[in-house]
Amino acid sequence: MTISTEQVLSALRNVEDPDLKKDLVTLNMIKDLSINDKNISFTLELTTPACPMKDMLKNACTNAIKHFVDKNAEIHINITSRVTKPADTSQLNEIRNIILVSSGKGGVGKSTVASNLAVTLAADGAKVGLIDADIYGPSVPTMFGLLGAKPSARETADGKTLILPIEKFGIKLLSLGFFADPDQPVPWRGPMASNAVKQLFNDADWGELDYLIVDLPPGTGDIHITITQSFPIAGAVIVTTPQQVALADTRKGLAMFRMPGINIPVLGVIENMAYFTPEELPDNKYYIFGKDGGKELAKSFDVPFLGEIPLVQGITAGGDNGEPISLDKTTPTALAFGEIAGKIAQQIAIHNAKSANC
Ligand SMILES: Nc1ncnc2c1ncn2[C@@H]1O[C@H](COP(=O)(O)OP(=O)(O)OP(=O)(O)O)[C@@H](O)[C@H]1O
Repeated sequence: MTISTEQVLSALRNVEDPDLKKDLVTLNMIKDLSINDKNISFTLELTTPACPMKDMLKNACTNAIKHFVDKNAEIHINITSRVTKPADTSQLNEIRNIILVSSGKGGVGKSTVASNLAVTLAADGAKVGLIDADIYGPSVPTMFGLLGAKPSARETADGKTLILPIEKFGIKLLSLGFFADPDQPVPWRGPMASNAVKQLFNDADWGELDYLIVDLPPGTGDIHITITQSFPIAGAVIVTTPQQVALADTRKGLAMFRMPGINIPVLGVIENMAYFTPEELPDNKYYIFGKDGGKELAKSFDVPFLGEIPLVQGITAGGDNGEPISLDKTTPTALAFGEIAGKIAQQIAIHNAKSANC
């Protein structure tokens, strides 16, 4: 008996995306279905290349077809992705999702997290940009080995000048640090800083991006207000360390995104420098600054806990040498960032699906 398209699709209607709570056919994720005798092939189009459920969904599709259609079917599934975007991104049309990386307190590893997330998402195949909006200490130039680099510009057909982001490791980068002398005190003040940051979004040639990651200054201030009120934001990621003093400031930072007039989805909390593992005792974890503070904070605000990043010497060395640690996929830290990036991409897809249904 020949297998029909309708049989395969009705089998796949039994496979639900656990995040979006709908079946793959209704979500329009099944593309290019072709059937040749017992050979069935199709493309599964996910909402992000960083989808942590890739393998699970692929297996579920195979099982559904074997169970409902033909147990001897030969199934070939090709996986691609089309990153979704929030309902309103009218202003920066080619940028699908702006992700803010924020912390209540300085020095907790916000830039380290932003840089490694960018590297991880780009390695998964996403088109990624990174804006370093930290007016107090832009560290992206150091972390990407671009100290002293100056972006060039190009003129558009209608006479507008666009800054060209610098590309490194497949990521498009702009930092306030590219426009200031590293040896001079902070030149950015009040409205001048806000305008400079706005220019990094509006007057740069970003092209198409799946994710634009923004490394914010620590705390809550002018830059936060400017960015959150000027651009459509997919969500904010909060970085903290386990110490009580960091957690107290993080609560304020997180609460800011919930304020009326700002109201930005909080994608979750990351606990950085969560524990220490000596190289010679790789199975031991020492929670030297306290344990589970980030987890409890996430719980008290009812937002996802995205994961723990250990305290490791390689992070600082990588950052100082211009090579974020996640470039080497085999390190435990890169694996931790991989899991966190997957969860962030997953949260964004969930929020985007909700905003599309509103
Ligand atoms: N998990 C980690 N293990 C070891 N060192 C780390 C870790 N995370 C960050 N660091 C180091 O801590 C220092 C501060 O990190 P980073 O610049 O990322 O923090 P920040 O929150 O962005 O700081 P700022 O407030 O200055 O913007 C850097 O030297 C960085 O290499």
